[in-house]
Amino acid sequence: MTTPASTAPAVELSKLRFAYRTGQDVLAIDHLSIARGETVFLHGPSGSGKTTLLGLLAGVLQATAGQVKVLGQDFSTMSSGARDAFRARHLGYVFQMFNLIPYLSMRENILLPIRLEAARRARLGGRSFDEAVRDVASQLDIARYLDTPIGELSVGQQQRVAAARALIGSPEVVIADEPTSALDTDRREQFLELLFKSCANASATLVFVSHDHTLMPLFSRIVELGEINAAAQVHRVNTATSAVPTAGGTP
Ligand SMILES: Nc1ncnc2c1ncn2[C@@H]1O[C@H](COP(=O)(O)OP(=O)(O)OP(=O)(O)O)[C@@H](O)[C@H]1O
Repeated sequence: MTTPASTAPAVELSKLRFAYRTGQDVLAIDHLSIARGETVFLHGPSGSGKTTLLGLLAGVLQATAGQVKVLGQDFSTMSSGARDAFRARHLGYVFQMFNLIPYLSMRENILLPIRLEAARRARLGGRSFDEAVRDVASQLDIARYLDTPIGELSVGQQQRVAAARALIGSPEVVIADEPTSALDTDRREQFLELLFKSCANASATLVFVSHDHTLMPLFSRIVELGEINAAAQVHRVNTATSAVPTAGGTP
């Protein structure tokens, strides 16, 4: 596995096209660069391709054409196994489907990334596994359920387990798809505070999808996916733009 170049942008898309079915592009982004440490709010109408884009950034989906580079690694040149390994090492992600392992306890689910990846273990800063799990679980207010099987947790609790698993071992890029949708207001604020603090401490880049526009001011950058000039296109085309100045990178 190659080591990502530390100077490369967190994300670089170039002439990206993606179609689930041949000839029916759901994403067309000519260029998008996200610098290290940026916190990006990705929005757009339902069906505009936000979840699809996150899947491409996580290496779960592969571009139909063009380039997806994450931390300087070009996913188009990597096998799906290599992308899986890269994701485990460098990315934390909370998807709409939490992808938790139902027969494991909360503790074991949260521990997975650091059990699997030396690079994530190395970022625990000398804490034991138990200390690291307790820290992140306490901040998300789920520490008392650490030994509970996932199947016995509420949806909001499961969402916080998925977040804890994404953040443990301080990945360089955090990808979150509607991560607060099942949380009440207090828990949502707690969750966002932890998310932003974890990303800032690790100088991590955050790409966050939500329909909740009240969250926008928290982010250093807004990227919008939407239909442009639909009448002139054979298929729907989306564009990506920066609507606010960025904290640390090029818009
Ligand atoms: N697995 C799939 N197979 C075929 N088409 C799909 C698949 N997943 C999504 N699509 C289509 O791709 C387009 C983009 O979907 P996507 O889920 O990325 O949009 P979104 O912006 O995240 O939507 P929402 O805000 O409703 O979650 C939609 O037209 C959707 O119907």
